[in-house]
This record gives sequence, C-alpha cells and structure tokens, in this order.
Amino acid sequence: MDHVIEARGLAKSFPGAEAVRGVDLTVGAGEIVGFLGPNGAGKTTTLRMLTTLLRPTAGTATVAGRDLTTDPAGVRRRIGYVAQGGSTNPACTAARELVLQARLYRVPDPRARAHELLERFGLADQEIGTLSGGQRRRLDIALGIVHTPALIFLDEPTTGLDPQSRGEVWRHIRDLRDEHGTAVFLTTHYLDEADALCDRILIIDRGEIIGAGTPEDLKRRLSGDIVTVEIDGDARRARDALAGLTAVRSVRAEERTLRITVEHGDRILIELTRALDAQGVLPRSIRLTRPTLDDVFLALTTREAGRAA
Ligand SMILES: Nc1ncnc2c1ncn2[C@@H]1O[C@H](COP(=O)(O)OP(=O)(O)OP(=O)(O)O)[C@@H](O)[C@H]1O
Repeated sequence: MDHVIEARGLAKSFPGAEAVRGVDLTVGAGEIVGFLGPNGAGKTTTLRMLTTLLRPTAGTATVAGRDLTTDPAGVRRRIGYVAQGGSTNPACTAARELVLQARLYRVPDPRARAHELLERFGLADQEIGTLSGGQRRRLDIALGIVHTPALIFLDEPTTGLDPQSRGEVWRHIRDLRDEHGTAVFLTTHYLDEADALCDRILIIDRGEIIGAGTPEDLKRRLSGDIVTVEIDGDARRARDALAGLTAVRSVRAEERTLRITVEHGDRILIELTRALDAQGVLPRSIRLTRPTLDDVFLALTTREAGRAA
C-alpha cells in the first residue's frame, strides 16, 4: 500500500512535559485513520507536528511524499488541515472565503472551484457568521480540500455538533475517501465516531501509541465476543461440553446461565448449539454481545494508568 504518512520515533518535549514520546505511525493512501486518546495524551501535538506547525524534538516523517523536516513547505502544499475551531472570517461569505483559499493554493479557476465545493457540501453562498454549526464545519472541510490534497487532517471534526449534523459531516468524510481517494487523519473524543467512520484506529496515551488496528480487530483482540446462554438444566454440566471446543476461550457457569467468551461469536453459534444438544441441553435463549470501542479504550487506558502508578 502507498503511504501518505510514515513517521518513525516522532517526539516532542516541552519544558516540563514530554508530550509525544517516539511515535511510529503510518497512514495508507485513501485510508481514514482515527487518532484517539484521553485529554493531554498527545493527539494535538502529534497532529501539529505532522502538519508542520510544530517542529519535532526527535524522529523523522514523510507526509504526502515530502520530508517533514527538510521540506515543510512541500508538505504544507500537499495536505489539508482543518483546525478545531476552523479559521474563517464570520463577515466574509462562504464563496468568497473559498475563492481566497483557492487563490492562495493557485488552484486554476478559483470561482468555479468555490461553486463546485459549495454544491458538493450542500452550502449556500451566505455570510459565514449566519451558518449553523454543521454548515460551518462542512465549509471548514471544503476549505481544507480546495487544492485537492491526497491527505487531510481534521482536528475533532464533529465536536459540539448535534447528531444529525455529525452524520452529515461523516458522510462527507466518507465521500472524500470513496469518491476522491483522499486519506483522512482525524482526532476525536467520540468512540462511536471512530467506530463508524475509521478504517483504522490509533490510541495514544501519555505520548505513546498503546493500541492500533481496525475497530473490529481492537474489539476482538481485547475481549472477544460474549455469548450468554440460558438453559434448562445444570449449567455446570454443559460448561464441560463447551470448554472443549477450540473456538471457546473460556466458559463461566452460574446456575442456569453460561457466559462463553469466544473469538468470533457469529461463527460459533451453530457449533455451540450442537454441542449443547449433544449433551441433551436445551437453550432457552442465546444472546451475542460484542465489546464496544468504549470497553477497548477503557481497558487500554486504565491498564496504562495501572502500569504508571
Ligand atoms: N506548548 C506547550 N507547552 C507545554 N506543554 C504543552 C504544550 N502543548 C502541550 N503540552 C502538554 O503536552 C501534553 C499533550 O498535549 P496535547 O495537547 O497534545 O494533548 P491532546 O491529546 O491533544 O489533549 P486534548 O484531548 O485535551 O486536546 C499535555 O500534557 C500538555 O499539557
């Protein structure tokens, strides 16, 4: 896979704070990668280094095909960056702001590009100060991609938006990937956002990456799926029959309830019911629960806290 970000040992120290401690990360072309972590974990500092706004104390990175330290101007020309609060002038109109941005990046025919983006992001040409929060965020993203970068950075793109506006912003982010092959590197505090939107997730805590993978991988790796079976009869007898199945990680039996931890719950349900049937055990109900990203996040960050204590 072609990489639009390749960072090795990226670090940033401030007087009295090691904000980022040697981070390795890659982002592939056309990939949506979510960067998660508790407050003060080092997300914004990493993002500001990758977008050339902060100089790393150590490490190397290639971003959009250019070296971060030797060619920061080359990086800036090839990326889009949408800061947390955006940076638009409320008295300016949406089209005017887009035209100015297009001129800044020497985009051919800035007016045509501005109107194309207004249409694509469902925006009218009105004063920016009169836009809703969701419209404003969409305009911020349109401004970030005016020069068709292969990679865009979004710092908390949906913070403060209502669910409907969040959904709209998600749709536009997906379209960037699906229709234009744009890679997206975003920070978020919302685990459901990372789950719904991201191809891959990186979790940072205390300046170090402590977990990485697809949302599904992360959930599976940490806890597995839980199948809860209510039965007629003695759960302990049934437990011994199930514990021998290779896909079963563990079985807990409590009176008439079995809690079975398995790797892929959906693939093992039939095997489970057959094994119970072979023991003459009749399931009254079977429920499959998958861990959420919240469980993963909590497990990882509290483990780190425990280690540091
Ligand atoms: N300019 C600075 N001077 C000193 N310390 C800083 C500076 N910027 C960040 N830090 C410290 O570096 C650490 C990482 O901060 P950073 O803003 O990158 O975290 P974050 O993950 O983006 O947090 P949040 O989710 O709260 O935005 C924190 O301990 C912060 O206090």
